[in-house]
Amino acid sequence: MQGLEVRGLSKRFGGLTVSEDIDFDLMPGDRKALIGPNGAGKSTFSNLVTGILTPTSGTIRFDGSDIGRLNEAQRVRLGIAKTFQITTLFRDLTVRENLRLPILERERRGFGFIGRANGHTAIEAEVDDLLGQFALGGLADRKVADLAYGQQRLVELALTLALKPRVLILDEPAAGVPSSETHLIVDAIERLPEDLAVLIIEHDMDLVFRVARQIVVLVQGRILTEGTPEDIAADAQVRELYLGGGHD
Ligand SMILES: Nc1ncnc2c1ncn2[C@@H]1O[C@H](COP(=O)(O)OP(=O)(O)OP(=O)(O)O)[C@@H](O)[C@H]1O
Repeated sequence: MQGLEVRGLSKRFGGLTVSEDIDFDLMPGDRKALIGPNGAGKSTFSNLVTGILTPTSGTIRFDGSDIGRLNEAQRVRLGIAKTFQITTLFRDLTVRENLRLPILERERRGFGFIGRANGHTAIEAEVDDLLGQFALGGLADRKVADLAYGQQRLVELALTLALKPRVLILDEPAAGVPSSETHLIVDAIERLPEDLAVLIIEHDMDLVFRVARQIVVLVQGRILTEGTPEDIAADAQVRELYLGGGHD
């Protein structure tokens, strides 16, 4: 079976159960959002999937293989990536210079084009592709520090895509982005490769309802319900618990 299969996943910190018996699938092409109130366990779940945290019990399989014992770097190598955080961008380097770094890193560990006669050209072509995909072409030679916050978040996304992930976890992609710039993030998510499996953890419900095709609602570490955006918007329990009774 292709994709991510989580079964019976639980995480306890001492006496506190933060994830409880979570079953979750993420398949190629999925656009799934994980929502829930503060402290519901969304970040913990993402950290369990990426290997930052070790589960107390349960299994995580990727393409049918148990990856529960792999560390974060090993999971990235398999193609499970979480977006870079702005703090990892080199602010004094240009967008183009930043984008070269993950490509070089990826190629160093594989049998890629470094060392080939046309290696440099191949890297620049890939950087140009990423710049085009994220509408960053006009900003290629600007320092990251000089970009608007929303644009910096696009650079993060482009950097993560340079790793050629198969599963992409977007952890609050719109956090801190002014509402006048959230369309940049929405557009970028809509332009992600169709076969990528995408999990979006986000508080901005407008963004969630625009990009997600499936929504999973987490409350106190457990999945309360899941369904299409229409199902979730109409769910009385969700409206009461999380949406404050009114998302249209
Ligand atoms: N390392 C830790 N040790 C102890 N408790 C933790 C640890 N990490 C998280 N928690 C607790 O686990 C619960 C869930 O936290 P988590 O950050 O996963 O929630 P969240 O849904 O991502 O919240 P938010 O929306 O505010 O980011 C919280 O009660 C938090 O205090």
